Amino acid sequence: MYPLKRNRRLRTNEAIRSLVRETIISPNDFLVPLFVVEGKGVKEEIASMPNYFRYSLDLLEKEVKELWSLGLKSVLLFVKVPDNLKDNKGTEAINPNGLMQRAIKTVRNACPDMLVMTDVAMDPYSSYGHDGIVQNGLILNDASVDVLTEMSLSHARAGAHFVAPSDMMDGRILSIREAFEDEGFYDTGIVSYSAKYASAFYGPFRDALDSAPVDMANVPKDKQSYQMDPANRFEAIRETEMDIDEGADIVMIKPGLCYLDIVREIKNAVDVPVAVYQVSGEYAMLKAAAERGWLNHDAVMMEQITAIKRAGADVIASYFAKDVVKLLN
Ligand SMILES: NCC(=O)CCC(=O)O
Ligand SMILES: [Mg+2]
Repeated sequence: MYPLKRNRRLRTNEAIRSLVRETIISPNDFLVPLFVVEGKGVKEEIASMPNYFRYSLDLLEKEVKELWSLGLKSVLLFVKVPDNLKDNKGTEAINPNGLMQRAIKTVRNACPDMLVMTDVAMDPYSSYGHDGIVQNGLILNDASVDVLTEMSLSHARAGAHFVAPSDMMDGRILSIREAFEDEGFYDTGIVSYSAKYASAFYGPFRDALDSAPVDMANVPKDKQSYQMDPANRFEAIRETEMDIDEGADIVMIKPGLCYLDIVREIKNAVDVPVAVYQVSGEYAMLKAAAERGWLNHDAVMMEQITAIKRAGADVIASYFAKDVVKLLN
């Protein structure tokens, strides 16, 4: 006659709902991506990422102090490199006095307990906008790994706690780990972008850093020869297990929302922390819809972050980190 079980009993009021809630969001979940530019007093809004900015080093200092005061304790640094410093080999990436190297020191000095992670990738430094050296229309793997390894060492020397190679070249985790051990950087960790898909959701990010592949003869037009095919699932597990074997401390899946099935599978398959990058296009979509009054910004933001964590993310890299934490407070 009556339902045997009344599941609604556990949803009666906020007290019982919060008592049985399975997924709780806290500032500890987040890794905050930060974009850095040359100059002084610069805080430029990124056109396709409303309310997200590029900072010069002086204002970066202010920003990280604010993040720290909000309980956000980890940052992931990206730099926008002037065109005249770009080439095919990422030469500027290993300049010990380059913008990234100075940014690392700036954050370490401004906020000594902040965890500093760095993007290791050639695209912001590449005149062709690729994550590897271009030769005859192809992306060279091993020569690019050599550059990424030098770049990682340079970040470690500048004081990075973790490097985050986001390039998807084969074998780079082992190469970086070995170089760190050889130079005595035993405690410098690696967050590997293990399953990074060739996604169209990265568009706004490429505006932020001016790092999109250029349209030129003999330069690949997209990143499909190194980033993963969105159609593939088993390959993500294989990529991730290989990176763990090579020495990755944390593995990352990217983008977020469209790939939460992959996040859950990887979470079930591995025993290291799993990070998810909720990327620029995911941020831009919600900002745009909210600006038009089509979606409730804060409610959708929390639903998305909760879904990412529920899927298995131990760490969430998100442009919403500050918005979320302010809302929680
Ligand atoms: N290597 C970092 C990224 O590619 C970020 C992409 C995004 O936020 O769209
Ligand atoms: Mg790989």
